[in-house]
Amino acid sequence: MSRNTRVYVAGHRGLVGSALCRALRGRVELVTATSAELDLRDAAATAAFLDRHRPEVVVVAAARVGGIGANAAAPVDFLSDNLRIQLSIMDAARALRVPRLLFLGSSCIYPRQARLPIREEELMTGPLEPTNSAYAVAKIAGVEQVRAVRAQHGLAWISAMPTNLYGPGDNFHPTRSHVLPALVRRFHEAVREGHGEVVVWGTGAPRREFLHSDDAAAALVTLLESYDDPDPINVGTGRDISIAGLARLIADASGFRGRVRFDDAKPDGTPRKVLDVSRITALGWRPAIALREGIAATCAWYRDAVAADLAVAR
Ligand SMILES: NC(=O)C1=CN([C@@H]2O[C@H](COP(=O)(O)OP(=O)(O)OC[C@H]3O[C@@H](n4cnc5c(N)ncnc54)[C@H](OP(=O)(O)O)[C@@H]3O)[C@@H](O)[C@H]2O)C=CC1
Ligand SMILES: C[C@H]1O[C@H](OP(=O)(O)OP(=O)(O)OC[C@H]2O[C@@H](n3cnc4c(=O)[nH]c(N)nc43)[C@H](O)[C@@H]2O)[C@@H](O)[C@@H](O)C1=O
Repeated sequence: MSRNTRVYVAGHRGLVGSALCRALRGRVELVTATSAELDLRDAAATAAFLDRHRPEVVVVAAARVGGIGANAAAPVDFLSDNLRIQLSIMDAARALRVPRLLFLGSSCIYPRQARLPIREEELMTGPLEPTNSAYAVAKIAGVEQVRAVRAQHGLAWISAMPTNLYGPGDNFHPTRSHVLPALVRRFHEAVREGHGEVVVWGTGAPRREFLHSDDAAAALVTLLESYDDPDPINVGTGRDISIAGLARLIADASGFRGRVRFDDAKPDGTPRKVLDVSRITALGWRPAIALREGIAATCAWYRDAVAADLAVAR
């Protein structure tokens, strides 16, 4: 990629899209549109947009995204919106023979009982995690569309499987967010309002892997520059932590000194998710932001965003 390369980052205001724009700004010609300017579920409008801008690279970082609560509340929306968004973009890009496209799957689309750490070969080898199976099926369709376009049209499209991501510009909605931003918000509000207790969903026993969005963006740039294979490639740290341990880290970073109560009436989801990242580290990428450091920076970003009355929830 060079300064004259037109790169369309679909979803440029999101957690991943905004981090990727930070990483690429000044290095390429960025093409962007908000969902108000271009609803990517509209195939005709999407085709007209790509025809007008003729990007050489497309990154599909636009999607309906949310945590375990959001997926349980609206599975049809997660299936339908994500199928429509990715089909609109990839059908239009294929018709224009866009040479390079990066589709984003997710670690949560691996089978619930995948062998750990999860290798890319585990995809579609067993039953999905029920709490996000509709979303996962949409994502699997996207991964397969990339594979099919490579085989049928010979375009150098690729797909990545990021682990749980966090960082500035995340969705901090109280119930539709992922665990890390949800707890950053909840502990921040408990300190601000003097609450003595914070509720964490589930048992606290599940384990998750967390990668900062700036590290994820660097990984996506590495993939755009040096990965050309039909198989999806994992993007993660290879290290996991329990939800209870994560809550302690966020409580410490927020200055919360009260009690943490686990609400086991809420679902735990997949018992453990941690990726095998040997393929992407073989390309020379490694995560640089330690979880404790990333949480402290995210808490500071959230405090500043709330103080500046910025929108922090989607
Ligand atoms: N967050 C995570 O932990 C992980 C995310 N991923 C994947 O990474 C990608 C990005 O996720 P993330 O950055 O967290 O998501 P966010 O929710 O932070 O951002 C999603 C973006 O998609 C855009 N968007 C949503 N619907 C539409 C639509 N109908 N038309 C146009 N734009 C739309 C939004 O645009 P606008 O702001 O203009 O409304 C928003 O900027 C997704 O594919 C997700 O599955 C994969 C693994 C983990
Ligand atoms: C990222 C990837 O993976 C996502 O799945 P997930 O990892 O299960 O998502 P999650 O972050 O919502 O939950 C992680 C764990 O954390 C616990 N938990 C505690 N307290 C809160 C809480 O307050 N909110 C949430 N959301 N979870 C909580 C929660 O009970 C669960 O045990 C997909 O939705 C999908 O989006 C996807 O692509």
